[in-house]
Amino acid sequence: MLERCASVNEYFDISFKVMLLGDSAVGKTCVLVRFKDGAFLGGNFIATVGIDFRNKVVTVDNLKVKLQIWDTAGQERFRSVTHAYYRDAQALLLLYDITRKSSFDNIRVCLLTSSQLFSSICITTQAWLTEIHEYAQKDVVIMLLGNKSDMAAERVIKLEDGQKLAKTVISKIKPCFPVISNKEYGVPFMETSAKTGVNVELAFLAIARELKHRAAQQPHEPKFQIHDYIESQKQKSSCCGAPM
Ligand SMILES: Nc1nc2c(ncn2[C@@H]2O[C@H](COP(=O)(O)OP(=O)(O)OP(=O)(O)O)[C@@H](O)[C@H]2O)c(=O)[nH]1
Repeated sequence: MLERCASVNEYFDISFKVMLLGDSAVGKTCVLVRFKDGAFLGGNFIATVGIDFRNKVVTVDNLKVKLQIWDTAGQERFRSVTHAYYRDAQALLLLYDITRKSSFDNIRVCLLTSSQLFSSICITTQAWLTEIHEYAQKDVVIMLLGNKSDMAAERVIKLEDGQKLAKTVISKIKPCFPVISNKEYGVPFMETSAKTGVNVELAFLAIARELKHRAAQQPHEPKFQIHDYIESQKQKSSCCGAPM
């Protein structure tokens, strides 16, 4: 049974915590501001200190869904602060910057054996997926986003590389992440641009739908297919002339 609640000034039926993760300067704050306010924070880059959050209420199937979105600092020195927040998050948006290879490499979980770990760079770069495995809930919803898709001339990570990486991440976190070709097991992926707004709203709406279906699934309802939802929404906007 869902109860209608009021946050500061907006009513909602159900509320979820979502966390933005990824290296410093991949665009986490900008993606959040684009979704919340429809604006782009250009100009001088000001790194997030610790953690911050914003709320946004969206409507999913006539239900008001409040997303409490936590924007974490990507800088290594704030990791211990952000670890404490993973436990309460129901969804994680994991970002890299398509123009910066290190931000992509730092997503990957280390596939080395424990004896190799001691000499491995994975131990020093702290792959984001390793952190998620360690601190997040086991059934957390994960989505991978390649941000700054507007910067085509500076692109170093191909769309297909992002798609491939997303297929290697199984949504139920396990100690090791085998490469899986079946799309059912990969996490959803898309490229976004906080600057132009491409796919930003879609990413958050897909997460809101997935979480709402998990929490309020009717017995007769078919399971929500987040991959299919994203593909159908992308096709809708491309057929209506919006840039992908
Ligand atoms: N061209 C372009 N620039 C972007 C985009 N998103 C963010 N930026 C720029 O990238 C820089 C970093 O953006 P932030 O959103 O502050 O990065 P962050 O991931 O929150 O960084 P931390 O707070 O240090 O973790 C800023 O100069 C933004 O203007 C985008 O989609 N396209």
